Amino acid sequence: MPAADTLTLEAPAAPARAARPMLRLDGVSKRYGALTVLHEAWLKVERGEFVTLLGPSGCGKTTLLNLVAGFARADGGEVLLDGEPITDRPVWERDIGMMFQSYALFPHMSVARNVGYGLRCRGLRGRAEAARVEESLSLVKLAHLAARRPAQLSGGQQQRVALARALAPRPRLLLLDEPFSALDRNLRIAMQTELKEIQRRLGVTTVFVTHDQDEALSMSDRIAVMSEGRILQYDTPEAIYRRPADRFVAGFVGDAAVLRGRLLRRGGASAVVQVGEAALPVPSAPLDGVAEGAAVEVFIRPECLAPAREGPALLEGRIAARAYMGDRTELQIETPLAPSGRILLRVAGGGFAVGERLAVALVPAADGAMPSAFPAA
Ligand SMILES: Nc1ncnc2c1ncn2[C@@H]1O[C@H](COP(=O)(O)OP(=O)(O)OP(=O)(O)O)[C@@H](O)[C@H]1O
Repeated sequence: MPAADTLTLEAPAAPARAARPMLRLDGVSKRYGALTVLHEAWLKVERGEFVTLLGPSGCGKTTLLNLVAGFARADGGEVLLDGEPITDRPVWERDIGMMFQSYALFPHMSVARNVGYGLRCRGLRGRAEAARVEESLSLVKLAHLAARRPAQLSGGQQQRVALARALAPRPRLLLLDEPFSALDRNLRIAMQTELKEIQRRLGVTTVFVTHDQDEALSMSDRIAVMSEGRILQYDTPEAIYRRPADRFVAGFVGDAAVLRGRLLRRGGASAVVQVGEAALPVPSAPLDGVAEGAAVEVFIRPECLAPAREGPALLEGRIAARAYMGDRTELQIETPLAPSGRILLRVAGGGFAVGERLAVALVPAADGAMPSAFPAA
């Protein structure tokens, strides 16, 4: 067993899925004046899970995080940490670590003092504090910079210090609000990998906020997609991408060709929609309540479309634009079937020229997932 004042670097062996989630939001809402910015949010985050709140600017992600952290008061509902209601507890009694987009390090303190700050607030001092600071800095590979001031560090190093500071008190929950958005792309990807490794090693339950879908898809166990103060879908990255429950989710997460269609028939879990001359199976749930014959919009992921070599084409159109991306070329194909007048087609390698006509076929997804259809906007 590690001593009480050292960090437990490995996740507990075979962490049994406890019946009680580490974080639970039961119908939590928030208003600012007449404006409701969070509508009855329900969410369960299991022990050790990495959950991301994903949505566009202003959808309420930070508000939700602040309600969990205690920086804002809910107008309704209950926040429970490890089964205990904490809705009315002050920030310092919540046992939650937080990391922000702006590193929020104290400029006049050394790196070590910054990391030790939360420990001193909890009464850990002297050798115990020093040992925990060193372990936390080792975790983010910065033990050799303990004596520096934040201004003497790069942006990525400052973010690592902020992470070490949030983790040093061994919080029950780690909250991260767009922590990497100020970093350049390469550093952001390196930090994402590092954070995931640390999170997995420690087994710390984490709620991460981002508006970057790639970040959400690559890092999360589950994603809550938010829009206008509501959680629209809460599911695994694969399910969010492959089986979006909502038109907004389908359009916000991942690229898609959007085509006009018509609901032909519904039967059980799947329905059939007509797109041009083709009849396509789609999941029926998002079309609940839509009448047969009604207009729908069909979302097809780029990996499910290819130039038609032989057999029936889904559509045919002129190449309106071409962008060579190295490993692939992105083509914009003009078609009256698309509400925008165009669809995106990705092809491997180069080739193809603007002005050529191209027939496009539907290719089955490797995992058998169907295109998605929603009532027309
Ligand atoms: N203190 C406040 N007073 C009034 N309105 C607020 C306050 N804080 C947030 N809002 C409003 O609440 C809504 C949600 O804001 P929030 O910061 O939670 O969004 P967000 O999804 O985190 O956005 P971003 O990605 O831009 O940070 C916005 O319309 C915002 O203007």
